[in-house]
Amino acid sequence: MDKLFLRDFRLQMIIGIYEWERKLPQTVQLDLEIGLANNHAYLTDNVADSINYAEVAQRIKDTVLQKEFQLVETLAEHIAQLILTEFKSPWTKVCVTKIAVVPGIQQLGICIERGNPA
Ligand SMILES: Nc1nc2c(c(=O)[nH]1)N=C([C@H](O)[C@@H](O)CO)CN2
Repeated sequence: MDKLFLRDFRLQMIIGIYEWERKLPQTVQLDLEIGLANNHAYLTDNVADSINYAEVAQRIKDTVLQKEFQLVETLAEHIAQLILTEFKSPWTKVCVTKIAVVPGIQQLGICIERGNPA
């Protein structure tokens, strides 16, 4: 399956389980892989035969500004379902990374895969 990717996509958002995290936006890094249902785009050179990754990025920006999440798990699931349902991708991998939020750990977070990889 051909896959689009968005790497090191950084957003400011409210996320976290602690009181101090509910007050200040923090940087979250997203790394996404988006499976394509067909691979016609390389033949047609038409973005309509693919998924417009700029539209995906904008949709994710809009949704994280509207919602607040506690867990990286919940944010990752929300983004995965958005990619599967709204953009008709058959499979996606979503990694959510928090930067320097726990002393001594530069990056922590989660990677999930949803949909059918075949
Ligand atoms: N499994 C998880 N554990 C923790 C999360 C999380 O999202 N999933 N979050 C936190 C805090 O918000 C952390 O980012 C700051 O200490 C702790 N554990």
